[in-house]
Amino acid sequence: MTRGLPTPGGRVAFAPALMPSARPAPLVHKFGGAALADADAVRHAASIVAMLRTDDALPTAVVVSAMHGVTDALLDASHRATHGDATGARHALDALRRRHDEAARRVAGDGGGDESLSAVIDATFGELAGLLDGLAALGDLPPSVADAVLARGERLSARLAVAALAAIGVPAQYVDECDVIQTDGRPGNAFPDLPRTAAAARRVLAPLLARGTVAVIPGFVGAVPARTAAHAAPSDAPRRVAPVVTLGRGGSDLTATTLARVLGARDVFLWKDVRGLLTADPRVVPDARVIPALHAREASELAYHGAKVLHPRALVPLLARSAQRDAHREAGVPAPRARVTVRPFADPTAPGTTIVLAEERRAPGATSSPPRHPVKAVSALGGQALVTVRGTGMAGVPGIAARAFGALERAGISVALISQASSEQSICIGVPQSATAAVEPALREAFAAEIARGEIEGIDVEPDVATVAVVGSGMAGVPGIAARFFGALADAQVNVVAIAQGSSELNISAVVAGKDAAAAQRAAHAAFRLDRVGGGAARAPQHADVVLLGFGKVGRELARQITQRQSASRADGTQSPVSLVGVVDSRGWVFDAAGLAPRRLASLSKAKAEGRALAELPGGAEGAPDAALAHIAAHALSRPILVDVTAGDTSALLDAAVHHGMDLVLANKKPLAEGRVTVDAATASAAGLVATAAARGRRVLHEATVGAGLPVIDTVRKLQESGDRILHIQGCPSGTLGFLFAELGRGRAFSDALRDAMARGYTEPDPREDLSGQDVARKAVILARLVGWKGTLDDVAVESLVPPALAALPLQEFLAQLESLDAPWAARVAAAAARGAVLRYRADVSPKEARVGIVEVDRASPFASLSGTDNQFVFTTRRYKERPLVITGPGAGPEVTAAGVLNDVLALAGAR
Ligand SMILES: NC(=O)C1=CN([C@@H]2O[C@H](COP(=O)(O)OP(=O)(O)OC[C@H]3O[C@@H](n4cnc5c(N)ncnc54)[C@H](OP(=O)(O)O)[C@@H]3O)[C@@H](O)[C@H]2O)C=CC1
Ligand SMILES: N[C@@H](CC=O)C(=O)O
Repeated sequence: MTRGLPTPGGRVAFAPALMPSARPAPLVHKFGGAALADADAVRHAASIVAMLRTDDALPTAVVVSAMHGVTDALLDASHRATHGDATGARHALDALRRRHDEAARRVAGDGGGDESLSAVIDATFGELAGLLDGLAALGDLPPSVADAVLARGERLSARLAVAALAAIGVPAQYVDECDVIQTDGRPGNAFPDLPRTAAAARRVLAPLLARGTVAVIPGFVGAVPARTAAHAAPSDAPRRVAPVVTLGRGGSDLTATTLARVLGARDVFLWKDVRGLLTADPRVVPDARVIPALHAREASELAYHGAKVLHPRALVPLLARSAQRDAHREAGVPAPRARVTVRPFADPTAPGTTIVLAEERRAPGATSSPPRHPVKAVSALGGQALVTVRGTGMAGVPGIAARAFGALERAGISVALISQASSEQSICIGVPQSATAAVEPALREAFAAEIARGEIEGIDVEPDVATVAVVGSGMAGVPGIAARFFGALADAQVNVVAIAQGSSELNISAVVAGKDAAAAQRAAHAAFRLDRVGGGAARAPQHADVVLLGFGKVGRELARQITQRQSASRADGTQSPVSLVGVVDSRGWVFDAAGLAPRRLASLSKAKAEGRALAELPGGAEGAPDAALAHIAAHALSRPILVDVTAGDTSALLDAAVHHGMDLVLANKKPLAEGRVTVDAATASAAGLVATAAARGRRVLHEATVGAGLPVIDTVRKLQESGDRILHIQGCPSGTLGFLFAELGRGRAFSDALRDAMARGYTEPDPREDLSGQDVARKAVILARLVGWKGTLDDVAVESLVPPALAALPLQEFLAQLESLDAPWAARVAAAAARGAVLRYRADVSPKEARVGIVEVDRASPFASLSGTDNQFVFTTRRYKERPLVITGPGAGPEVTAAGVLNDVLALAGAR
């Protein structure tokens, strides 16, 4: 997976104050919690460090976050302890302990457990238990104590990282963060003090790095200045509170950039669970692309503005302010020169996003052509409220804005956006929605006198708004950017409530109703052609990552066909458009973000066909499908597609997949035909899966749900897109029932023919789904809705071939009684033959009806000539009225069904 890994560029002299000048520039890695999910992930992180340490002398520092979810779990345990839930707190701690023990056992590898690691884990959980006891006694969670608790998460994962590096022969040493990162001491939101950190790094890190030892440092945490430390813990705080502070959530990024600055590093790699910084949130804008390179100020804007990939203050240590330069130089802090690369942990060969320090802004009045992408990204900050203070008496009065912001500061409300009309008769302030209740009273109190005098006429709060911003340093001095942005919003019917643009011209923000935020982002993304960022093609892999929900007959055949498609691409020297990364069954999953190799897939298919569960197979994980989906979605996937080849009601899973940003392909009819009513009774507008997906910019294709591999839905769409109107579709859409009736007509026994259909994979997992007419009814509902019918499955009368007495039996008992159906069906077929007819199971759909049932058709009719699993669909349309359009062909069986599914997958893979 790590073959061909790009190497760090800088081979320049290390900062003279720290290392002899012959040494290469140091490298800093930071692994986030999402990247450190378990022992495998920690080992993978270690292998990345080893791979990029192209020579043993390359000075390398590694910063780690706590393992995935550990910070939240520690916080939860602290709250429980504080609120008197000692048992809950202990259980939470026990679970964390087990997780770390297990990870420690596994990272140590074949050599068995590492005793010193076990001792550290023991001691840490002992300290944590003591801290929680203290919190329980205190009944309060002072920020300084919260910091002390949370710090343990990073420390533990740093110890694991050291063990993982040691296990692969990389010399590594744990370095306590307090020995290096010196801060201003603000609990919960501290900022590193660069001069003191540089001095500490010279003392503690330089000798280590000079020896070729990788220094592993817990992120997110730093030391309290000696002066503050004396006051850090309240006198009644629990014992053993270490004087540490945290740098704010996601603060490990800040630890990494701080170290990069003080070490004079050339490269900082932030290994994340995303492909890089994207042009938009891919869950909202399917066309989002990885931005190959952007300036640190642009990246900072994005970080502040809702793109949660970077800690908002992460780039501050690298952005030298001229006022600080001399002081820093005197204090031995090297000039900033590191470039930051955000790379996907799951795919270390991907280039990710490089954040550079060199300005690429145009000089004012420049006449050269404007940059190709003056705007690099669109971002949105939801969950906001817009507060407007308005009044004609505000004009020309100094201090109104200052008092408004002072009031908000006193109420602890952070302001996200400010806009003031030049008439000075209103000030709009964007605040978090959660602050809505506090904001109005705070402002009313501040302006009580002006309100009483009528100078301020109103304080209005508009809840549920979002700030959508376009960001890019290239827009400075380029006319027409705002026009393009607001024109796009207007075209998308999005009303703009307020506007803000700083004079830096790095960001134009528009406040819109929360419900319009997604449409606004898509419109702006399209207007600035951000799908072409990276030179017309995404720098991220162009392929789509496919996950199969269901690994039965159709799923396994689909896996085979995908593998075949990949070999064809390899043979003609092109990149395969799809990669199969995960397979899920009812009890577990197998997943590899880098793609499941053909040989591995073949062996999984073989074992699965022999009745084994995926969870039991090599690399398999046990868990319910929703856990599988959550696990898979937490990885940095490329344009993920979930393929539903199960036979159950998977509506909730598919909803979750859409929320995780996945497109969907279905062979499973149930989520479309039942599960939920797909037409909103009140508005008669489409609701349900397809509409939910569309609202999030996701696509749902499901050709196989009607004619397996036949182009039935495709034909419906093409007729409709070309302006034709479908009046009526008559069809025999069941492969199983077609096969059965054709075989009965040739004198074969019912039981024998049905068993044959099952063996050939034509039937549903329970063949009574076919025999009952339900499967045909679902197809009819799906098809009828496409032509405008508004009914539900309950409106379709079905005629069943299964006698009521056999309908509810367990499957095996039903199959054991199949022979009882032979004689009645032989008689019914013979009676029809006597009338010159044959039996067929037919569906009739139109905008007004959906009907299915057994019919006798004349032996001379085209339906009578169907054989095998042949389906037939006869379209009567405005254009094809005298001579209807007919589609005929095999309509069941894993091979044709998988082919229909693969076509949909390829259409989605090629469509974005
Ligand atoms: N066969 C055909 O000709 C056609 C089939 N279809 C549709 O294709 C679908 C698959 O059919 P087929 O392959 O024959 O069915 P199978 O019974 O062979 O396979 C179903 C698979 O889905 C898994 N599964 C069931 N529920 C879930 C769940 N909630 N989450 C994850 N996996 C789950 C099963 O797991 P486990 O192995 O653990 O039981 C199994 O691997 C059906 O919906 C069918 O209607 C559509 C057109 C034609
Ligand atoms: N069981 C179904 C398979 C395709 O949907 C059929 O027989 O048609």
